[in-house]
Amino acid sequence: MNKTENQILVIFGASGDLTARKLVPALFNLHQADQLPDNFIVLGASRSDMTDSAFRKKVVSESTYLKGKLEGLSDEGIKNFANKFFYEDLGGSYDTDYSRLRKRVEDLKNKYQTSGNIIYYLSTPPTLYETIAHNLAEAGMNTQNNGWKRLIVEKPFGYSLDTAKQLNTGLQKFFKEDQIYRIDHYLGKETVQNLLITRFANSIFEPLWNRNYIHHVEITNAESVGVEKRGGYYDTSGALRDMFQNHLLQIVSLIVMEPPISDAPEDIRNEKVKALKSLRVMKTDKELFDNTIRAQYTKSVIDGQEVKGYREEEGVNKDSTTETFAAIKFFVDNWRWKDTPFYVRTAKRMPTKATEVVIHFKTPHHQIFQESGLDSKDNKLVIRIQPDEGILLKFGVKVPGQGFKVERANLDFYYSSLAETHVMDAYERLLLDAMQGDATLYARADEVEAAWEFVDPILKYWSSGKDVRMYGYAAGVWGPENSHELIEGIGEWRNPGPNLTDDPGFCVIC
Ligand SMILES: NC(=O)C1=CN([C@@H]2O[C@H](COP(=O)(O)OP(=O)(O)OC[C@H]3O[C@@H](n4cnc5c(N)ncnc54)[C@H](OP(=O)(O)O)[C@@H]3O)[C@@H](O)[C@H]2O)C=CC1
Ligand SMILES: O=C1O[C@H](COP(=O)(O)O)[C@@H](O)[C@H](O)[C@H]1O
Repeated sequence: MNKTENQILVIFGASGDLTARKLVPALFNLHQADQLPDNFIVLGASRSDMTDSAFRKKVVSESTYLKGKLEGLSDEGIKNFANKFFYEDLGGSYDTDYSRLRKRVEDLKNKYQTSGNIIYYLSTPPTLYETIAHNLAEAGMNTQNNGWKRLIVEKPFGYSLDTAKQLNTGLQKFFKEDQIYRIDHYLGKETVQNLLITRFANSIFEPLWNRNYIHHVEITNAESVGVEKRGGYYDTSGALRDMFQNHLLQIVSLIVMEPPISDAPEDIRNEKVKALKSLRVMKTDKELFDNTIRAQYTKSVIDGQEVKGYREEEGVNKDSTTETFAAIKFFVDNWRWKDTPFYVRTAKRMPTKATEVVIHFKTPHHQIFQESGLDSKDNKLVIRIQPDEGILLKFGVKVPGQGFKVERANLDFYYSSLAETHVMDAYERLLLDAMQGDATLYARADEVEAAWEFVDPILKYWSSGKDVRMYGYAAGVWGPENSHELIEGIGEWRNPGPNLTDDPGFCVIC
């Protein structure tokens, strides 16, 4: 593990939602776990006019998560944390001369002996990323002659392949690639990282991890919430950009990749890029029609409460064609995965919140126990990303008694059973990694572009008007009925329950 050196964290857009909901709680946990460096401060930078003390008040009062935690702390303890926060307003615009900001950073550095190590966290609308990088460089704040400088960039990394490339080129004009940390909070999840351990630290799974033994791979990312207060943003994004291009393709890359030669960041990232480049890009309208499905949730009643349809949500266009459900079938063109179908779906307003990867194994090639009633659906490895994180292996066992009747059985592991271990929140883990200069769990430019190469044709096809299918599904069900068409002949979608071992349903309207 690298050492966490003294440093300053400068957050651009510090008056916003992400800072309050994710960054401050992550910093608080690191503070409580004594994992922040001895000399460490946070400098918020935004257009809003605020004093240090107003920012500190905001920091401790805005996060509902923090409130619960702060209740157990003395005033001294709260102050101890809050006093690490400072604020500098940028004079009304991010596109301005940063010499005042530079002076403030210098003063704080000298006063608090933080050294010249600085992380710049871009938590503003993405249209400002390049502007901020440019202005930091103009003010000489990107130079590394008196301490390292790192730039953390929030998603979305572009809106399409072209804009992602433009963003990468734009940022790389001012910061070297090894200074740029593109955050994808799914990579900060323990269960996502555990995909590497499951595959490469055990000898029992990897020999089976290929087309010879795996029938198909299924990933479900279900959220029970709708678009909440982010309708304006979501309507310009949609499920494919919001979840699939980044988080879910990151998971796919960890399932598909070849073993890296070591756990060094570049060895792992090189293999992930190769994996993403091997996804078969859909080219023809027929392929795109046959292998993609999109839908929007419509109004419904859930647990006796009326729930708005997507087009009625605040900030959403009344005629919106933005998808809140996306299901994609694809193949991976390489030696390991030839002809093995992958099914990935993501959606808002589903019956439960659950993300899981299901590896469906093939039926034994010679069926000896004809009357077992078991088939290809019965050997599965379920890797539960969240919630009730864990792993479930489903297999057949003999029913005691005469003959050879086979019954389904489970072997399970729950993260909650590691009671002694504090499972870090994703942002907590990722922030600490960036502070220590470990980019393993951050996305590299070519990785992001490879993901866009795959997604771009789907988005273009959907917006071309050639595929007029935009299904509806009542909020609170497992997506549109037609989504089974994608997986028909191969199996059925496995609809996860709130808990790992809940027996899932396979129907859509349930
Ligand atoms: N919130 C979340 O859960 C997630 C957010 N992200 C990404 O993180 C970044 C920040 O998100 P979030 O904090 O939610 O965003 P907010 O809309 O809350 O904006 C953050 C801050 O950016 C500043 N800002 C500058 N120009 C504008 C503008 N034109 N419109 C709105 N705000 C502006 C504002 O501060 P001021 O006016 O003081 O300058 C605002 O407080 C975005 O890129 C988002 O995509 C990624 C994943 C999840
Ligand atoms: O990045 C995003 O992720 C959240 C889901 O994150 P999770 O950790 O709760 O699974 C999603 O709600 C949001 O729309 C998206 O922007």
